[in-house]
Amino acid sequence: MTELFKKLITDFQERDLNFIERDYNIPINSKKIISLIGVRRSGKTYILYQIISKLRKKGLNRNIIYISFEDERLTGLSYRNLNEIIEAYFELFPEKRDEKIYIFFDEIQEVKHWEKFVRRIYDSLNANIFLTGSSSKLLSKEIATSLRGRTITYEIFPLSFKEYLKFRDIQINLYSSKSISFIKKNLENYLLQGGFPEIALEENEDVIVRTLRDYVDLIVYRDVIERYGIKNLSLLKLLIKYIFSNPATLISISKLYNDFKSMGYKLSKDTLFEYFEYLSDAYTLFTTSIFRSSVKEEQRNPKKVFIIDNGFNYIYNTSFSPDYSKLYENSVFLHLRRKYPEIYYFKEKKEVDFYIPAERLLINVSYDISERKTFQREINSLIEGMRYLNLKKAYLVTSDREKEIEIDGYKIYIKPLWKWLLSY
Ligand SMILES: Nc1ncnc2c1ncn2[C@@H]1O[C@H](COP(=O)(O)OP(=O)(O)OP(=O)(O)O)[C@@H](O)[C@H]1O
Repeated sequence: MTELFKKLITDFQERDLNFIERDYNIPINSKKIISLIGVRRSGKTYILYQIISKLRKKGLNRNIIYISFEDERLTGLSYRNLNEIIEAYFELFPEKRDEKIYIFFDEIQEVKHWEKFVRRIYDSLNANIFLTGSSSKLLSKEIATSLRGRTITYEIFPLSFKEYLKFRDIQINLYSSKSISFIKKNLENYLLQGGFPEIALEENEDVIVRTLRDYVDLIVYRDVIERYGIKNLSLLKLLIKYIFSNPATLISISKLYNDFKSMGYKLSKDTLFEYFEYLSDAYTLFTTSIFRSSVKEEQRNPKKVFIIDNGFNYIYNTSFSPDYSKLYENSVFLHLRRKYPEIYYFKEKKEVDFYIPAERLLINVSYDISERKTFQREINSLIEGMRYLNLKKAYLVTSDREKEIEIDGYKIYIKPLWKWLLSY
């Protein structure tokens, strides 16, 4: 094994790394272990490349160990073999024993009990350690036990709209009509096809659809079926289809259970709940609860489900025209979720789409407010929310209107989605 590790370490040090810089500012010299987690293909490995190239610029290329545990030459590796990585490195570079080294373990979750090894090297070597993985639970559970207090976790999402424009070489100049028209045109693609990096870089419609389908298969087989030994594949597929074709929708597991049962599926409520959790663990979906002071009440109410990327709706949506209001809402959710782990919806009499207690931020999203009735409904629910939550301002994100209005001392900022995504 040591010989193979020597080859892997050397080959990587000699490799050119080409990437487009993302908007993640990950410290390269933190005292803590840095873990990057997120859905498959969201760009975790490339963010490692971004960090590595910063180190290379500082002349530290030889201090780097990068191992991807998805490499098929490493299948079946036990954590006992992991020590050989370090041995291999110091055999190659004995002069580095007294220097700081930088260790990158990509898709570490492939190795059982990896955390014991990582803990050992963290405690014994002068090393900065970076890990990636595509399961929130597998990584965080181990981190919470063996590596408690020793790590910082960054969640990696597919591209933000700003990053998406960068990937597509679109200049952002809010004074230029030409730039704005490109931005709006690209928003349409972003809303429909989503923000996976490879999708942003691809123009061919057929390739985009095939790639997104491959992603879903990859997640379903590697991160759900294999990981959890799923038996009822047809139920899992039905659930995925349901969730991906209905983003930003209130879902009650009991209702779903009854619906699926009446379609002739054999299932238990517990199984359905478990599958839902597995999909959430693989970062394919998120939920928001109603904002309440008691957790019990939060749980009594249905949850609103959002999906990791609009592209997954693109391949599951069978209706003739896209449901822009759902796609708008899902994009706003993802944008907020990048910044805030805790997001709720608000409801007294009327519903408000998002409330973020940490920022006291209240937001409604409505694709089309051209009809007076719709506009009034959105405004009224925001005002009810502001009254209840004791706020003075709120936001309404829509397709093309921009305005500030004030009613009874309550301020509402109306913003077009493209601008909100870029400015907020
Ligand atoms: N910053 C970037 N610049 C250019 N291309 C990128 C970038 N990030 C991602 N990509 C493209 O997206 C693909 C997936 O990215 P990457 O392998 O980093 O994802 P990942 O999250 O590590 O995936 P997995 O969990 O499946 O290993 C890359 O092969 C590359 O084509």
